[in-house]
Amino acid sequence: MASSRKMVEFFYDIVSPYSWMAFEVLCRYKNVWNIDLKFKPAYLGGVMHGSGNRPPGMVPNKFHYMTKDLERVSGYFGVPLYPPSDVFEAMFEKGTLNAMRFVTAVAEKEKEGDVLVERVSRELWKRIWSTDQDVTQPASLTEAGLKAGLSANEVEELLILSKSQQIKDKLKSVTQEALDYQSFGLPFIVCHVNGKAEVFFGSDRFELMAHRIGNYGYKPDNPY
Ligand SMILES: N[C@@H](CCC(=O)N[C@@H](CS)C(=O)NCC(=O)O)C(=O)O
Repeated sequence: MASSRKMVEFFYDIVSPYSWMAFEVLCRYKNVWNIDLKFKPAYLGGVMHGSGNRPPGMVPNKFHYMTKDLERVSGYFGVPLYPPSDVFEAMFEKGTLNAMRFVTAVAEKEKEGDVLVERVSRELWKRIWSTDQDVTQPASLTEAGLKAGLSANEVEELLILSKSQQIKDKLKSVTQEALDYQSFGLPFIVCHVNGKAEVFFGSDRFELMAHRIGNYGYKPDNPY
């Protein structure tokens, strides 16, 4: 008998604080909603470029709104989000290309299963969006990997893999997949319902998403 589990693809970049919110909600709810959740590490810079969009943080009024809004959503979702001391430097100058290549390498290495991708992504989000720590240097990625439960040897191997053409191409192709679904930002969630892909942008569409995938009863809870 064909499985009734719906497949949900989650496109994200750890540069995006709203993606962190959506990630935690999906991790909490994947069993409640009985979904087959697929992590799709992507690159927000590429999504912006490919869609002709520009980061909302570049528009001063949006930046002001987002700063206040993120404080609210952090409390609402129960995720300990504290913006880095220099948001522009962290998001736009330093960026997350190396970090997302590292996550892509973890995903490639893990293949079936996604426990490590989940843990490594969370550790990286905590660094950039909670404890104001670097995510660009090999030592930073190593620390996140070790905290996520990888061994020192595994991290070393993944750091090498993350610099390979194979991984660079993989991150590009996943970013392109999001663009093919007409993404213009992240988080971008693609629900496969009755053979059709239905897309949602943001961490504020879960009631609607739960309604469309036929699972009711969404309310955020707090594991922290
Ligand atoms: N309303 C959404 C906002 C999500 C959002 O602003 N995402 C940013 C990255 S953190 C983005 O890609 N924005 C593109 C846009 O707003 O056009 C939410 O609450 O999650």
